[in-house]
Amino acid sequence: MSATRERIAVVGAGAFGTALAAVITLAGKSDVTLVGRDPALISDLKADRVHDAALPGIALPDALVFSAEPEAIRNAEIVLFAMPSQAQADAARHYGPYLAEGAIVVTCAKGIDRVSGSLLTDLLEQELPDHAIAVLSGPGFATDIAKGLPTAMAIAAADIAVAERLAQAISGRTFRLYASSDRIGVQLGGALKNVLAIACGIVEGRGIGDSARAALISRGLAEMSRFVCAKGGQAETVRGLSGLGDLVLTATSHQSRNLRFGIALGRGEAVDSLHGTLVEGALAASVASRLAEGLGISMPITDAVTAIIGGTLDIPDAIEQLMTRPITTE
Ligand SMILES: NC(=O)C1=CN([C@@H]2O[C@H](COP(=O)(O)OP(=O)(O)OC[C@H]3O[C@@H](n4cnc5c(N)ncnc54)[C@H](OP(=O)(O)O)[C@@H]3O)[C@@H](O)[C@H]2O)C=CC1
Ligand SMILES: O=C(CO)COP(=O)(O)O
Repeated sequence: MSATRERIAVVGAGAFGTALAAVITLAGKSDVTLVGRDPALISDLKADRVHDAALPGIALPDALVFSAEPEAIRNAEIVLFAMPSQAQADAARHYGPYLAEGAIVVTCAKGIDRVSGSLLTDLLEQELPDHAIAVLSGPGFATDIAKGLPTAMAIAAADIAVAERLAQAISGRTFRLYASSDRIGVQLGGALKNVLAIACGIVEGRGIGDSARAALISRGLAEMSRFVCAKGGQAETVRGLSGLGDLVLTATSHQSRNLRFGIALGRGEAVDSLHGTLVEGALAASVASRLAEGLGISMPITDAVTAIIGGTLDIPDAIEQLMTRPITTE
């Protein structure tokens, strides 16, 4: 006997939302609708089944439904929010009234809300108190996912049974989710690795060497662990897909916008040189530094990225500061 089909809506027709909608459709277990806010884009997607701007040349599955109407999420049991982190609150307010009773909302963004300093799951819980809120995060570029290359990520909900149901519904032959109950660890891995990827980009753009990159990855992971544990998450999660896995991917692959942004900084190019591309780490750095200060934990790499982006520290001084901190144990 086959399991009941889930109805899934993915809101946010950018690179990640479109890739997720495509791969979940291809898994064949659910009826999937991709909901975008730009009617012209949605009409092009219906006509061409290719997202030229976000995923050029990748054919989207025939069974994937597109809609520009918020009404389209009404029947969905699972709703993925795939817009940037700073748009999650707005999206909750806009789409919230259309959610079905009992619908689970999954944030797919990697960031921290800059206005409130809240974790995205806390923010969504506040905006949508009648819905279970989950988070999907981990190593995977939208293009790789949409092309059907093997990818694994984590999905976390407060109730592990909910996370397991989501992992079953969303996983397929090329996209594999691991269930977790550590929403804090999973989402902070995604938010903080972007800041560390910028640091690695600076090292690359400045030509400081691969040894420095390895040091940043490993000391960055220590920062991430301190922050996650101080916020109530688990160190074990940091060592998993959403922490170490995503940090290694983003800190080493030129597909990463955060790494490319850091490279541009390291080369002394203008910080707007990515022409409006989303760089979540540039938004998360200062809020992470602020929160870390409040928590009384040390985040020297994150602080250095914050100061470099803010124009209060130049790169040679940042390196000097990081290298001359008091000698300590690992
Ligand atoms: N790209 C990737 O490889 C991955 C991305 N992510 C994460 O996913 C999130 C989105 O990234 P990505 O898809 O790459 O970004 P894109 O810039 O490609 O797309 C963002 C999309 O969100 C839409 N959007 C913005 N604000 C709202 C809103 N208020 N309501 C509804 N839709 C909105 C945008 O619409 P419009 O064009 O109309 O502005 C756009 O379609 C980020 O947090 C990112 O870190 C996670 C894993 C992989
Ligand atoms: O999070 C990502 C891959 O896991 C995408 O990284 P960028 O946002 O740096 O492109």
